Amino acid sequence: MAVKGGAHQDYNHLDELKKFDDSKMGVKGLVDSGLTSIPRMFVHPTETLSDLKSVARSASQVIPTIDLSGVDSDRRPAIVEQVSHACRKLGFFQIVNHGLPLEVLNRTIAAVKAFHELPTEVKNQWYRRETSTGVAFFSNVDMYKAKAASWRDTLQVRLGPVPSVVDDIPEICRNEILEWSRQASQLVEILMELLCEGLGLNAGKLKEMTFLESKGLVGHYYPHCPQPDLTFGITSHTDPGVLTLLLQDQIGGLQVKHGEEWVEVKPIPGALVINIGDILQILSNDEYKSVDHRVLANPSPDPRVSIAIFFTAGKRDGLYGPFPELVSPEKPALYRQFVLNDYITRFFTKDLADKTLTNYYRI
Ligand SMILES: COc1cc(/C=C/C(=O)SCCNC(=O)CCNC(=O)[C@H](O)C(C)(C)COP(=O)(O)OP(=O)(O)OC[C@H]2O[C@@H](n3cnc4c(N)ncnc43)[C@H](O)[C@@H]2OP(=O)(O)O)ccc1O
Ligand SMILES: O=C(O)CCC(=O)C(=O)O
Ligand SMILES: [Fe+2]
Repeated sequence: MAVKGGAHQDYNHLDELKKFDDSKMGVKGLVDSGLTSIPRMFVHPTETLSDLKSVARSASQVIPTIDLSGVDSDRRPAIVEQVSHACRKLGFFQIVNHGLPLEVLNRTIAAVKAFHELPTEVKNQWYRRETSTGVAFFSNVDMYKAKAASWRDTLQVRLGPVPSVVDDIPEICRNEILEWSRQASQLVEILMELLCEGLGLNAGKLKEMTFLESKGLVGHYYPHCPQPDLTFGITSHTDPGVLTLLLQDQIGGLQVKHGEEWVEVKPIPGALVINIGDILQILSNDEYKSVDHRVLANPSPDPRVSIAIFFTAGKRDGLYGPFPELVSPEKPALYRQFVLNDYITRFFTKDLADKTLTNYYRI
């Protein structure tokens, strides 16, 4: 087998990946074993690592924080304007005063953290790469396709359109995940309205297209990394869905690409992060942007936990493309139409860091 990424002929990347995968211990298990340097399979190519330092210094380059209080009052047009501006320029924003209580946020983070901190011999019953039950614990969704693995573990739970069987969700975080899904979906219904209004569309358009029903949750765990300059928590990627709602703890490390620089998404107690995915960039005919983001490997002694819910397109055999309302002789359709099934297959056969699916469907 070809040696990947380096000089030593005795290193077999695929063997290392398989050994790690078969151990079912995840990155957390490696850290618990007391290692002080990261295994070779996690070391990223020099050219990717050289970009680690290009972080924005300018205070003006910040991800906006939008206050949602009064969203049903005469403040709504101003909120729509801020949301629309953020989606067009940066593809990311944070929200505060969104109505979800801080205790619920904290409880959800604590429950997902508790899952990841179960003993390996308990947790490994959920370790799998096939997702037929809708619940899977694994390390690195793209591990066998990526140039190098990254320093995180993930618990994945399908929430719709056909949700996971409730009893398959680990009991230690079951109620919290289900409650989070319920509350987050109510909030995302409002956000989808604001996003539609920001495009000049009917407020109910995204909901009518069932984009609220198809959703998957990932609970990421980023343990302390002894050599954070050699790897990532998640490599640069865009999210493939419609939009992502992200709950992060206070450790930090999420960065968004803005021009040639990386801008930090600073944790704010009680805030939630929203970003546009590739499908909404396509539907909006490039009015809204799905942008590259990444997570640095965690240098802190404490683990970082984040929980994303990906809202995605509803019908697997449905045809998707730019909204006709956003296509005109002055601005023709920038993408060809695609069947969602084809799109999903393409997503899972690529490395996360590969160019986004928007490039594939662009005319
Ligand atoms: C294309 O599906 C997606 C993906 C995403 C976002 C992905 C990312 O941003 S990657 C960054 C880090 N993320 C992770 O580490 C977790 C990755 N997990 C996922 O992307 C999951 O698909 C999910 C978003 C949590 C669940 O998505 P959902 O659309 O609900 O998927 P299902 O209905 O369960 O499955 C659809 C189809 O995809 C196959 N599949 C699902 N998960 C995986 C996986 N981890 N590896 C390989 N294949 C997977 C699944 O088997 C289904 O195919 P069938 O042929 O069996 O029907 C955001 C939105 C998306 O839609
Ligand atoms: O952990 C984070 O802050 C971001 C996770 C992410 O980008 C993803 O799951 O797609
Ligand atoms: Fe992402």
